[in-house]
Amino acid sequence: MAAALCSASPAISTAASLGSPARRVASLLRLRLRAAARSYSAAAAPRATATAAPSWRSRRRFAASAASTEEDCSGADTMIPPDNRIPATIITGFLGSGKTTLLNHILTAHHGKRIAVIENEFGEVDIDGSLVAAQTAGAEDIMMLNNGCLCCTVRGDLVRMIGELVNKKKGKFDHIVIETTGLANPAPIIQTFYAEDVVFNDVKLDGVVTLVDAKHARLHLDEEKPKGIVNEAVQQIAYADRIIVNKIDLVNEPEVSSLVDRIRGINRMANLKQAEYGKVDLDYVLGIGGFDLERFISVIFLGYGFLLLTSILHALMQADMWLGNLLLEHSDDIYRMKGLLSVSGMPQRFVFQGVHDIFQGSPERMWETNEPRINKIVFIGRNLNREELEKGFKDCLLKT
Ligand SMILES: Nc1nc2c(ncn2[C@@H]2O[C@H](COP(=O)(O)OP(=O)(O)OP(=O)(O)O)[C@@H](O)[C@H]2O)c(=O)[nH]1
Repeated sequence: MAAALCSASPAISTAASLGSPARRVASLLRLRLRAAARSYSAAAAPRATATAAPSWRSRRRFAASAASTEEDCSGADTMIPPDNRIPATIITGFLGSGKTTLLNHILTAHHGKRIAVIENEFGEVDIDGSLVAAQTAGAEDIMMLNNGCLCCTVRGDLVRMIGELVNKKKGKFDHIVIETTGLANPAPIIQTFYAEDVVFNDVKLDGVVTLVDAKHARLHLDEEKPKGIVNEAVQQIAYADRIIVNKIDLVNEPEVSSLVDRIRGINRMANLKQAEYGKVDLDYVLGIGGFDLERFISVIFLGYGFLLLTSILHALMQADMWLGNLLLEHSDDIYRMKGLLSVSGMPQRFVFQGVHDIFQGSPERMWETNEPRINKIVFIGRNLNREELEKGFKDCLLKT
């Protein structure tokens, strides 16, 4: 790890040498290399600025704001601190797909976890909140986000609420569950976990669970939206780590399997289960652990990007550049990105994930002695160019 951390230093000094313009643009893309006793924070230019400043873009995409010294690289304290942050699960899914039903299942089951709930209700009346509150004594706390979809203004409320939970109730709950409104594109709420320090420092996104209504989903997935408007039902599936095709009691087997095919065309990397009334094992939805990349190994996406390459990356700066460029140019189209990297000089696996322009990564566990050192990156999005992605990534590999 020491060498890998050193590799971040040139990026930092290059950014510093660019002076204030480079620093000013540091806002959208955030790279965090969590390591012992320090963290690096890097950022790339917002899209508009970048487009207007090609000369800057061609020189440097990342500006890193944390200091690093040779001493940092001495390897004196190279253990990664345990990640004690509170896990959070996002439950999403279209209107009526069974989110509250699943939430009640979670809250009333015997798992020994103390759960704080954040409900996002569209409109004035917090119907879901009362449904949950009425049915359960299991929730440690129920908080309501009543202002509509989880974007812009409500995201600020969410940050405040999580901050309050952490400040006032830390130690009194073990897990946070957030139920989004059925009309929400979950991207802004997912981004909150990486973009907001108040949240990132104490809470980690454990996973996104998407409920799909076996009877009505097709209707919503097929819905044509005006240009520039996202189809929320598609997005909710695209962002999922776990998918629950719910209400299978209302349809026949061929209908379920054709829906599953449809879902697989949108997101092939999420685990999928069928259920009635959201009844799934709780370890399917809680304690997902985010970076479960082993399961991607046999994935090939049609129309979506997928990479599996066996080699070692140059120390990370080159990959920083590539990912920075990629997100500057394609962040609208990259819904989700997850990766496991084998970096030259770094004895740990480096894992990362991204949601549009937000990117977060850190060294994880050590590579095992006989473990093949592979690189895997999965992209979920639209209009992704496999050849371009593969070439960009291959250029970051050590030439042996
Ligand atoms: N038949 C059947 N009904 C279900 C199932 N799961 C949930 N329901 C019912 O479907 C209705 C909607 O379920 P909710 O859990 O409120 O769905 P939701 O996604 O929270 O709904 P919104 O908050 O409106 O987005 C309720 O009447 C549930 O009892 C199921 O598997 N089968």
